[in-house]
Amino acid sequence: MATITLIPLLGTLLLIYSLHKLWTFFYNAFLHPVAKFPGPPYVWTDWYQCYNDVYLSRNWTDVLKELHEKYGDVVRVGANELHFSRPSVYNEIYSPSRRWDKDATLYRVFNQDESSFGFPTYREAKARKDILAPLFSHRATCEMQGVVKNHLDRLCTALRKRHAAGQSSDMLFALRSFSLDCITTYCFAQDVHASEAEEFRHPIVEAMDAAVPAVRVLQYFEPLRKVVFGMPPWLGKLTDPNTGARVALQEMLLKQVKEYVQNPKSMHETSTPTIYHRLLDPELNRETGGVPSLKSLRDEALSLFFGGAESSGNVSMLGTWHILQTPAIETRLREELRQAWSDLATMPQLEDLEKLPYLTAIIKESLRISPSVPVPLPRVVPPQGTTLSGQQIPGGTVVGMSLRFVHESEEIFHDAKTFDPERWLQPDAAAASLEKWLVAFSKGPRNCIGQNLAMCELYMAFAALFRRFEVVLDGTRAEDLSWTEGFLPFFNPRHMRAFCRPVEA
Ligand code: HEM
Repeated sequence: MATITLIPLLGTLLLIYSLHKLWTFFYNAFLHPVAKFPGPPYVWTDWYQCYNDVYLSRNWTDVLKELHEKYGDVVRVGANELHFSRPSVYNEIYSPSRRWDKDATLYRVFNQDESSFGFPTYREAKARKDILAPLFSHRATCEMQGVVKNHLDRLCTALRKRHAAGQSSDMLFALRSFSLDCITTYCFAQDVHASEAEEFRHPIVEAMDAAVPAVRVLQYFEPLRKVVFGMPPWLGKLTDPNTGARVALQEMLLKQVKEYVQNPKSMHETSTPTIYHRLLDPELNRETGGVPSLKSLRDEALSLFFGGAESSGNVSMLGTWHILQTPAIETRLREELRQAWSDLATMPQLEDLEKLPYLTAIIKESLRISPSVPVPLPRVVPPQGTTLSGQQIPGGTVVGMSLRFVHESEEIFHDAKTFDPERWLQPDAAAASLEKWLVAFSKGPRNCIGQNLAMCELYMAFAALFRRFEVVLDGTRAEDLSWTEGFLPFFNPRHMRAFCRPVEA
């Protein structure tokens, strides 16, 4: 009896679902407000990006480049999404005066939706970033530079030990270990000793690396994402060995949050300030209705952790590779460093390194040539609509632009594929006008909160590598540096390897 009534019911449901889908396709293809924009066939199914990304395993930004060549400056890349190619549009979408929301379809993948990174709305993110900002100001970074220096010394000791044992080092994991140590101490006053791990393969460094490709898949399959994030830790560990380290990391951060919430006085036992000194201060949170919830504190910890643990390492690794390709660049950098840092035992202060023009140019060029966050950062146009690239864009449209369209633009950066620090050393006006096209930290109200810390790490890492060591590649070839897109780049597992021979004086 039950089977007899169930079959027509299921049939009816299937029919309703199919009709709904057909109507959606018809609407997207012909009636949707962005249907008038050019784009590839079947883009209105909303599976076009997923097909290229997951099924064909192509970098989405490479596909975007081809689409713009074929369809022009503004291309429909999803049922409700447009991508732009004119570099000037980057500074419009991510302008300080535009307070557009982030599109949750991408950002929910990270499961940090109540954090400065994950809050979709400008209002919530601004309130949170205002509380945290003084911790990440240039001044605060200068005051905390001792933390960064200590971790750098530890990294250098590890590199020296490996060299003494006749071993080269995995430079990507070495430099990421340094970033990881910096972020855990800077934000949480905790030390995970990543750069002391065997072969720089600290479980958290490996787990984070392994997590990057997953973003590629999970962003398209919401139910799968829910299953993955809803799994009890023991099951997660069974399905993916790297989950163990991720879970341990989350537990470490959550334990600290809980301890501070239960006993706020214990916060003052740390030797350096943590994010919780501000996040749990009722006075600072008065306008937001009180201190953040436990979930929000956990999300914030994860967002700062993931934001800070990899990117600087990626940039310094790639910059080092490029410096080593051109002896004239390396020699000039070494000369500048030797002059500014004559006594090898005493590293200059950050403020002195920042005054070195060639080192600064090297860092800017490394940021330009690195993928940073390569994917377009999706924003939602407010209901009243807007004008971009000379076209009227309807309210509610998701718009975005990959920074590759700026950093690789020949109009702006002559011979853009070449690593050329010289381009940042032109007379003042020309250099200043180039500066606005350096968008590695993005722009506008949702730009990177950690950029001063990142710059501090970069100044110190480049200075130490090229003043304290002679760096010689161990068989690494250009193709070993290839990467694919998650949200962050995922590098070819061969990684860059180098011998770091300590210099005497
Ligand atoms: C060279 C190193 C770094 C690069 C290239 C970089 C790049 C970026 C970019 C492009 C964004 C915008 C993302 C978006 O719109 O979705 C961003 C946001 C963010 N970054 Fe960084 N970042 C770096 C280092 C750091 C560090 C050290 C921290 C930690 C203190 C950090 C924390 C964050 C956070 C929390 C956000 C979200 C801001 C918001 O949505 O309003 N980043 N970063």
